[in-house]
Amino acid sequence: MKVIKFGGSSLASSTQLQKVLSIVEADDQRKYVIVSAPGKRFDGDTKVTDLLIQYARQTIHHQDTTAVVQAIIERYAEIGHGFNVAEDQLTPIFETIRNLPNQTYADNTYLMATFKAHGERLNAQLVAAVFQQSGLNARYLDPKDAGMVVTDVPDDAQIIASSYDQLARWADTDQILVIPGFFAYNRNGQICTFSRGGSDITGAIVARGVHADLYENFTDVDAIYAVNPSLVEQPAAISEMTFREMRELSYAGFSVFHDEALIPAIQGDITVNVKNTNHPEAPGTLIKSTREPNPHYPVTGIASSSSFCSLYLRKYLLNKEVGLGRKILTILETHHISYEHMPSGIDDLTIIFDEHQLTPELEKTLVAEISAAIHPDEIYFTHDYSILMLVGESMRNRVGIMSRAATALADHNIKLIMVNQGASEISIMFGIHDRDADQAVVALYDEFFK
Ligand SMILES: Nc1ncnc2c1ncn2[C@@H]1O[C@H](COP(=O)(O)OP(=O)(O)O)[C@@H](O)[C@H]1O
Ligand SMILES: N[C@@H](CC(=O)OP(=O)(O)O)C(=O)O
Repeated sequence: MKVIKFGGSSLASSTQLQKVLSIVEADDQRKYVIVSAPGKRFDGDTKVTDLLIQYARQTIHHQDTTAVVQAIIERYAEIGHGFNVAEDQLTPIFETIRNLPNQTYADNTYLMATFKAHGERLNAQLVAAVFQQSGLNARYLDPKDAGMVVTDVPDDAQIIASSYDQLARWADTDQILVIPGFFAYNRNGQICTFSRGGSDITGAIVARGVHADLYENFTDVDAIYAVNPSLVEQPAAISEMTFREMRELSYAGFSVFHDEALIPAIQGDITVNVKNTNHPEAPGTLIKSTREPNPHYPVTGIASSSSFCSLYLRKYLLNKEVGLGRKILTILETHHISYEHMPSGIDDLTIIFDEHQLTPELEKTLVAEISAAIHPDEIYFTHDYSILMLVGESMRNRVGIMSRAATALADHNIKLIMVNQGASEISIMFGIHDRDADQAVVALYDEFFK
């Protein structure tokens, strides 16, 4: 049995949904179909999830929502009318959209989560209706009925492990189950979403739960490429990569597959096949536990992400001060802040954060509290911070990779703020300025792939 997930680009219009239908019809092993909300139809278009976020904000601020409601309804109407779905099946979808503000929410974070989740929820209902009327034995399955329970974090939930036993009850289904991605319910029955792009996570959770033979993840590219294809024309396609390689690359910007989606796949040892809805005959990329080393290419992929910021701290004899790390980490914990990395020198320490967690006020508070606790000689936040990753299982046994990478970056006058090698055997991490990020990826690509 296969779990098959279609991203927003694959479900953006009735034309795209026709391709999805053909893909599901082509293989009777494709029993669990995870769907995203309708995505962008063209460059500059707006995803339904982003329209719903706008709708939620306008609702919270008591603004006029007529235009955004109309825009959301039109997206579902185009898909429904494209398949001649009966009006009595479309009307409840439109009514649900209109009535979202009339439900009761514990607070605005749950309101936002519920609005966002309806992109997927209503699309899965519509896709199930289209499948049924096309003659498939299909039905909608809500995450609640599937048994998916998540932690109580409205916009960044994590699956609770007992969900896997509940999901196992759906193994060996005769029907095609159309399941919305991106959200599930907390223990109180409230909707919580995964982080953005989180339908990939739902697919991986379902695949692990039902012990799928394969998790097919359909998107709009023929393969995962060695670098983001918007930076290099026709980059090398990766035919096979390991879970660890993909996890490190998606963490650092390979948005094609969510980094958190790798965890259920690793735990269930489910091979992931990233494929193209517009070109389903292309083999795509396999992500699995092991792969054959490629002696010609020690590097598998290169990625960069600018969603980081850093807190720099200097204090003489920092290395001798007992309890300093604990004091800083306690302050972060008090404010529910996690950190990504913490490279240190003799008298210096840099703490790298996901910058989405911070606000200007929170930064001021952290600087004030850390200053009061450890009296640094210097302390400041920097937002001009990107992480650049060079990833490859075959780097493990090779000498000279670091020197080639550093030389390639130096040749392009790219300043290294931080280097982290050794923590992971299969990657080298560089801290660089945001403005250098794209050029750095291209420089490393030219060095290792041309
Ligand atoms: N290394 C990469 N290989 C392939 N695609 C990448 C890579 N890095 C970023 N992408 C981007 O990821 C996009 C697909 O992911 P996403 O937009 O989330 O699709 P979907 O809507 O199908 O979920 C591609 O169109 C491409 O622009
Ligand atoms: N629709 C959600 C979840 C998702 O996974 O979407 P997509 O498959 O289009 O990346 C989002 O935009 O975040």
